[in-house]
Amino acid sequence: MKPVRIEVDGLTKKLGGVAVVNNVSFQVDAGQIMGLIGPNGAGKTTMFNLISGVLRPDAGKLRVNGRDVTGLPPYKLARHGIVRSFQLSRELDRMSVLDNVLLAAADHPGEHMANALFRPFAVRRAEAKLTEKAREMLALVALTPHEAKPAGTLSGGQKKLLELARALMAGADTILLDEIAAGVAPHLVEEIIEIVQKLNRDLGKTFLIIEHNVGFIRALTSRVVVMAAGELLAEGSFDHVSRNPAVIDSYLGQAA
Ligand SMILES: Nc1ncnc2c1ncn2[C@@H]1O[C@H](COP(=O)(O)OP(=O)(O)OP(=O)(O)O)[C@@H](O)[C@H]1O
Repeated sequence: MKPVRIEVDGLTKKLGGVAVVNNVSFQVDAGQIMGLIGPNGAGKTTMFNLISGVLRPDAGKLRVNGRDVTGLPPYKLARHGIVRSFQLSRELDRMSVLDNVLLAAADHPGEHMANALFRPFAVRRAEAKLTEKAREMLALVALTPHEAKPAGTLSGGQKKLLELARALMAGADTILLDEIAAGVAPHLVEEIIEIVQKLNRDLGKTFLIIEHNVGFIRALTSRVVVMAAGELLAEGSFDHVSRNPAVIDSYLGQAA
């Protein structure tokens, strides 16, 4: 049995007086690629916000590698290896692809003024190491040829790959991907699938993926959790849950 990476235990979150996540429990095993699916408004994004520390739950526990991390903010959860990939902000569009990855480093020595003033050589050495690491991350997502370009000039799909490189640079063991295939050209969706599979297979990265693209979920995930109206509706392989009448009614029926 693989160790449990993330344990969602009875998480509940009320927004505007309504329980948009209501007593939901599931586990993500280490090394798994798991999908989180369901109709619009099911509570998937809210669940991601709870797991990544953007929101604090009203009830329930979140455990990572068996440790209670309920209520910790995102930067502390990142130290436990949980990183949510974020859309690149507009302000970073003019910075190079490489600098965008560098900025995601969990600990950037150049930011410590005392270090920069009194230990410039140590800082430079540390920065050279970080740059080397950032280049490794770019190679993992096949963006090496684009490292000097302003991030804003990348295609939609390439920006998603850059988000992935930034999550890796931040020290992610487990990456939460929110609709990474949305609006991406089909050939790049294929490439994203291959890269996620490679990161999982070769580096043991764990993934939790929200995605409306059924083909993407079917190709990538070994298990899915289905949410509807804030509750957990079903859990299992995609093929298994896609035969569940309640899932067909609330979700897959919509797409058909
Ligand atoms: N800040 C908020 N205040 C009040 N209600 C909110 C807030 N944020 C989200 N909601 C509501 O919570 C419910 C769940 O929203 P959420 O975004 O988590 O769903 P989702 O499954 O991610 O949907 P989608 O697939 O459309 O992104 C929705 O009904 C939404 O309107």
